[in-house]
Amino acid sequence: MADSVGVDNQKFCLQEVLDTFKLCLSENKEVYLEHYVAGWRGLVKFLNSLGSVFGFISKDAVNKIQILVTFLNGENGSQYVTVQSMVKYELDNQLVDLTKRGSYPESGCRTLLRLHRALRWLELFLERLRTSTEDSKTSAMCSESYNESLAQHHPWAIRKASGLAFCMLPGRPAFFEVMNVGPPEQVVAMLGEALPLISEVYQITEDLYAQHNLLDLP
Ligand SMILES: CCCCCCCCCCCCC/C=C/[C@@H](O)[C@H](COP(=O)(O)O)NC(=O)CCCCCCCCCCCCCCC
Repeated sequence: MADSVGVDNQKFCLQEVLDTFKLCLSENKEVYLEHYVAGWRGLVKFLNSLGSVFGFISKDAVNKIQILVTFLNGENGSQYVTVQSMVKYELDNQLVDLTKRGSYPESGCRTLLRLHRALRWLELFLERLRTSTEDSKTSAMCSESYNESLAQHHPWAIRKASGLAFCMLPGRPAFFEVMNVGPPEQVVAMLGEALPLISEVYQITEDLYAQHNLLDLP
């Protein structure tokens, strides 16, 4: 039936999500917040399709995405076009809690930092997926990537809950299937294309935050 074909055609495809990160960089290498947030939205959709055990993770990501979208659509939205302009605006106007949580517990800067750290996890995880073999375990790749990145910023209870959730990840073949990119060789090729872009977005943000001493925002 034409209808069901139409629905099938719109099946979630990870390639489109990773492509969003291509749109993130402006000509002079600034990071567009709108596309950054759109990239995360797509990733969360993917995560949701893996099952409800990941709900506590996607809930937090959605919450952070929402905070940033509210800034983007708010009266000072024009200051939030790029991550660079957001950092400048919030710092110039003392809108960031720099050492301990106070009047601005949900600044754009600290909210984006949480997603930025998660982007490092994504980079490590996708690189492991890309170089994995048929019998590699997604749960192991995921937890190794997590331990090298996000875990260092998470308290024990969250590390524990995350570890339990990772055990519920589908195996590599099923995981590749959900990505809906095509046969494994195609997944590997797609990851090879997407990763340099994700790394670049990550590195530009990392350098910007380091330059302004923002890497430890509470
Ligand atoms: C595919 C498996 C997905 C595993 C996801 C790995 C990341 C694990 C993150 C666990 C977060 C637990 C929830 C709570 C976290 C917050 O406490 C904590 C700190 O925030 P706070 O300072 O406001 O308290 N939040 C965060 O660190 C931000 C976490 C954002 C996680 C976004 C994860 C999206 C995952 C998308 C998966 C896409 C996979 C694509 C692979 C082909």
